[in-house]
Amino acid sequence: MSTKRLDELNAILANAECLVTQQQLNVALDSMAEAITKDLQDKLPIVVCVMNGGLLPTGALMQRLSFPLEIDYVHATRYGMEFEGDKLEWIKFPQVDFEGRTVLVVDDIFDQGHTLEAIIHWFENNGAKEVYTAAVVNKLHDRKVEMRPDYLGLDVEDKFLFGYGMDYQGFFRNLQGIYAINQ
Ligand SMILES: O=P(O)(O)OC[C@H]1O[C@H](OP(=O)(O)OP(=O)(O)O)[C@H](O)[C@@H]1O
Ligand code: HPA
Repeated sequence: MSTKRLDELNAILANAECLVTQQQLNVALDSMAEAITKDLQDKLPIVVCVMNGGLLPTGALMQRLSFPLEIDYVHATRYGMEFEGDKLEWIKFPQVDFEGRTVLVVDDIFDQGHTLEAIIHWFENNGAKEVYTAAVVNKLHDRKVEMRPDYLGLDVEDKFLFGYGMDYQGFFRNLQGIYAINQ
């Protein structure tokens, strides 16, 4: 990839506004983990990471949960490399047998909610006993589906975000903070 691309990406980050710091993320994750522990510690849940965005949040929550659980992942995407889209494409289904089990689905962001809603329905229709959902960020706007995740970290304004799981054109999922693009 060209140095022009690297320069462009570095400029995006340099000009971006940090909306959520690492410290704020840690506080939110601590309280999500506390609520999850209270509800699920006796249920032997399967924690399902929604790739790719759920990778960092799932890892961070796992570090804070100390009761017996299993881990799996699904890969389902609405957006691909685009900013908009309403079709959920399944790339990978779970492997652990979740028949009759409690499932906790973890994602980075609850934006319009189509992704988590479709994943909940899929698990319910395929035999899960109950399905909980968690997302670190709740984007504030009125274009949402009706359901709400059981565990939400932080409300964030209605801007295109990147960092902590969320990508800008495939990059920056690795950042330990959440940023909005300043055009
Ligand atoms: O609430 P929604 O409006 O459905 O949007 C949220 C979803 O969008 C992003 O995933 P994306 O489909 O971009 O795939 P990715 O995780 O690989 O980035 C994000 O990780 C959530 O899964
Ligand atoms: N940024 C990155 N990915 C996303 C967003 C966002 O604001 N909303 C849904 N997926």
